[in-house]
Amino acid sequence: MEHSQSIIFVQFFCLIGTSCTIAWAIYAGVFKIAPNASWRFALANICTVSGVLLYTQRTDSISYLYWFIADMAVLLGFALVRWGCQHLFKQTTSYLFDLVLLASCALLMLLVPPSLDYAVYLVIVMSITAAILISLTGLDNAKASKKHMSMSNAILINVPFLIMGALFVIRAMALFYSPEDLANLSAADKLNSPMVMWSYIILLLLTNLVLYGNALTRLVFKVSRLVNKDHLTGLWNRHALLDKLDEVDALWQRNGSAYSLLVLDVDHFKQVNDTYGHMAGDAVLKHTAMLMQHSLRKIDFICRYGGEEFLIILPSTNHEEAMFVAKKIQSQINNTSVKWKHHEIAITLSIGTATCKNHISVEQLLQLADEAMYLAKNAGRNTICTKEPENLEFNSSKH
Ligand SMILES: Nc1nc2c(ncn2[C@@H]2O[C@H](COP(=O)(O)OP(=O)(O)OP(=O)(O)O)[C@@H](O)[C@H]2O)c(=O)[nH]1
Repeated sequence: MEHSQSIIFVQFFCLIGTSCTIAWAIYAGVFKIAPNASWRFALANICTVSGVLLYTQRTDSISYLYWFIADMAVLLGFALVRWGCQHLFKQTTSYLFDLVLLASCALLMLLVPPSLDYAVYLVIVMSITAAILISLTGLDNAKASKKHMSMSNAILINVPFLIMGALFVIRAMALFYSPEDLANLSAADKLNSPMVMWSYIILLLLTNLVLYGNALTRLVFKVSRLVNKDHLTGLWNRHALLDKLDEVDALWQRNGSAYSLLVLDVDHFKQVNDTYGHMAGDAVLKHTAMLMQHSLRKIDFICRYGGEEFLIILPSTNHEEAMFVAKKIQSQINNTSVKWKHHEIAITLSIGTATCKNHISVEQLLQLADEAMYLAKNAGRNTICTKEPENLEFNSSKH
């Protein structure tokens, strides 16, 4: 390749890498968007650009050292991408595994005699390490993205990582079987391989595109969570309720797996606000929400239905089981009180239950549970009532 042409390639590569570094740094520092991940992505771009610059700047006399440091810089860039993604998706970080992998790679490279005859082994070791880091990143990401989208989309968005991993494996194997292709498959022998330079540029662009895609997915997920969560208690809000109800109802229609609803209202809550202030009222709501959440299974759904009213969906739960859960929550609430300054605020709940029945819509069931809760209020509060759809009779259970 012409010298001037190679310089343009390198300049183009550095331009992309530096732009991405600046973009990630602005994300992290200015907009505070996933700062832990974004800083790592910015550093990953710096490492990769530095590595490629070192590949191209080396001179024959010190090429071995330059090459070694360049490889390690690029590999560190890949590891930083992996760590950034783990922060982005709140996964367990793999610092120890990755650092041991990088150290083993460095050790193996240092064991290779410093001569161009053996240079091919450096490229093979580097390629295998890169393939492991990139493929693991792709797999981790696909697993994490699956929570926010369909499995096929999660794999699709991370395909570039898997392709990159495969390309590094192919390069390692090709060099193993035909070491004489070293000049064409790596930037080892000055910049005489346009294919290598183009692949660097495409890989850099692809990696950053996938990372932006992942960051965006995470951002959309966070925003949708904010839309569906109640700020005070951290429970789901009414907005999230209907989707969940439809899901549980569809399951019942399909599998006959009955579900029940509980509507729970804090008794005389206005008095708490009036006596101790709104802050105390908020503390009572948080405490109640926390206690109820701890009484439920993972598959149950709890949301703040109104000011001091909560709604629980109990999938795969018949009437008797729903009464059991309601009594459990009632006794937990009755047995504790909220400490507010020097006061102990006792709480009780009025609870209404309703269990799904044929020919009853989701809205009607919600209404039944709500009416059952008002029956409990009228029955003297701190009570559990059930409203049956057919004869509108109700049973009550006073604590
Ligand atoms: N502190 C606080 N109070 C709230 C919040 N949302 C609603 N409230 C208050 O909750 C009170 C509800 O009062 P009421 O509807 O009269 O009900 P209650 O006093 O619990 O009486 P019963 O339900 O009949 O036992 C109102 O004073 C609302 O202002 C909130 O987020 N925080």
